[in-house]
Amino acid sequence: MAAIHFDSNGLQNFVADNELDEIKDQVRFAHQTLVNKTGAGADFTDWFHWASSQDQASLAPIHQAADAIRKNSKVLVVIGIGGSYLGSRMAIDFLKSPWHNELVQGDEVKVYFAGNAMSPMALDELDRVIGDQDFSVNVISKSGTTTEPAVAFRFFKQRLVAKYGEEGAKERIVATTDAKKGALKNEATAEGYQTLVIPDGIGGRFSVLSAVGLLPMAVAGINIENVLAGAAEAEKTYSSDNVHENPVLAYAAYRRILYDKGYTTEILANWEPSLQYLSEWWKQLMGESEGKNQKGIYPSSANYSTDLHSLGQYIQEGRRDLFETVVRIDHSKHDLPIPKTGDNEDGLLYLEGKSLEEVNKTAATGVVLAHVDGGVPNLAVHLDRQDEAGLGELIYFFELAVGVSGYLFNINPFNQPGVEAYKTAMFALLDKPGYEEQSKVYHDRLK
Ligand SMILES: O=P(O)(O)OC[C@H]1O[C@H](O)[C@H](O)[C@@H](O)[C@@H]1O
Repeated sequence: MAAIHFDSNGLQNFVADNELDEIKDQVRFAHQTLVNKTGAGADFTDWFHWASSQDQASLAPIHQAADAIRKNSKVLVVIGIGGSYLGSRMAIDFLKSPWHNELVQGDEVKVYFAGNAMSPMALDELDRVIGDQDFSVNVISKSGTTTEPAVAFRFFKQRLVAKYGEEGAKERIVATTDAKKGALKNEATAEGYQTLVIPDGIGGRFSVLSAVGLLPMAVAGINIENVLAGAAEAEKTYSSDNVHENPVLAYAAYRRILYDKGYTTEILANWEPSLQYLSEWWKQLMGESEGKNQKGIYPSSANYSTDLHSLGQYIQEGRRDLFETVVRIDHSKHDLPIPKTGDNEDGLLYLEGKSLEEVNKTAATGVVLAHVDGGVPNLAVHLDRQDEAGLGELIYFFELAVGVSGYLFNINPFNQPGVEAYKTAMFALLDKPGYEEQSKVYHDRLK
């Protein structure tokens, strides 16, 4: 049964009843383009049937690697950037806790993330956090050539060798990368690191349900079969090509309708701190997929209540080009009664007898009304429970939505040519071999 309920009631003041119908044929065509693999980037749509095609045998290497890490380590350092870390970070926050590393008990393994920044301070701090705990490294890079994780890997390799010796270090490294190419693959082969494969037909930002996301999840104690089952079920649930029957298509359609009316920024909002990285993952998925040819919805995020006290003013009264998609958890994992004191010194007597979940949900409902009144169209993705299958479904929901949405924008949703521009400038300024011509141009510009 679907764990997601999509709610578009918050569009009443903004979208007329007939508008969904008017766009339905375009959406059907975009969906068929994706399903039939006839569109741009079709070689990178294997995520579509990925979860439903996994079985015990395909997951065995992931479990073996996870078991070995759990046996010999207290800490796993996941080195990766973009799609090579956001998915597992999202999953650990969502399914365990943002405080997972503080809450581990017994044999549970802490998971830290590195290689997503070039800050020496951050690296040094993580080094100190690990201290003398036994640790392993999962270095993840689809291309195998990304600078940020490669630099971090050098540091952690050195640390592993210092602690465990050359051979011992090798036993504590798992490289998740391309099956054949890239510097990381070559190094793994030369050094004899254990490798897990990132499938050819799945791009980085769609790779959370491959070994990229599944190994760190398994190490953190997440039931990866259940996550995959949720996504596999979603493939069936969201298979219709009719906007009136398929909520994913309705979501893609409404986003496009809103964009055409000038609502060009989408805020993915949540009411649970454990969903913050869902938004971070979603921002890469949406931004890299849609932001092309001077088109696309700008993906932004807000964490409530926190951001009501920082971004809230802008959302309520700033430039009217925003719409909001709120991810709401219908049944919280934990609830707490508001403590009873029987007095009203703090002005909270009226909350006694209520639970914190009730208050959180009521606040969420109130904020929708206020934002709609302020001119912010509102969509809601309700998730019944914050569990493994629910996360799998949510992942599939957004991946499918952006695939369809990309074709609605008539762009290739599966490439990311724009990301190269910063790399060219950085490599040129760092005098990387092969960039000699650009080096001169970029150095001259700084004179
Ligand atoms: O996994 P890697 O090849 O190291 O790539 C990590 C990230 O690099 C770039 O930013 C790409 O645009 C992303 O799509 C990718 O997720």
